[in-house]
Amino acid sequence: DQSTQVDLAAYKAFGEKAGIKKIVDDMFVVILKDPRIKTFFAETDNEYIKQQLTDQFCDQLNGPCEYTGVDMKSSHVGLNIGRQHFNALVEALRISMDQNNVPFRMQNQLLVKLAPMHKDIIEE
Ligand code: HEM
Repeated sequence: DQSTQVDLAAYKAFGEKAGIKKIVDDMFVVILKDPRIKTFFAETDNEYIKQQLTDQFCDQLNGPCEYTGVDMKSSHVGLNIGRQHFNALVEALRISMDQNNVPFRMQNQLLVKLAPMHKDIIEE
């Protein structure tokens, strides 16, 4: 029954778990060069954050992963993240997905799942 099958097209287009990990790594290279947001990640455990993001993205793309990190509200409360910061991070993700040849349509499958999180992440 096709209706009960999970759509793994996007997960595969990202290169499965290893591809997602690389996309998150490359996204962080862009983030750490972006003067709008790099200071947020100056004193954080970025290896841990990257690991959590990899699991989270894999989970959202229906991959065989389970996100076990902190919920988005608790992990960002008090950081004073504004819309401009959120947009900058999404831009970094887009750049990384482009660099890793994820087709635009597949990029959007992840971005539609991230977009609603702004309610829990943006405080200003
Ligand atoms: C859709 C957008 C975002 C997603 C999916 C996301 C996801 C995550 C995840 C999974 C964690 C780790 C949670 C844990 O501790 O288990 C985290 C932590 C963090 N995020 Fe985000 N995030 C987003 C946007 C942002 C933005 C825009 C900023 C700032 C520019 C930001 C700054 C941080 C910081 C500084 C931490 C570490 C907090 C700490 O060390 O306690 N995040 N994020």
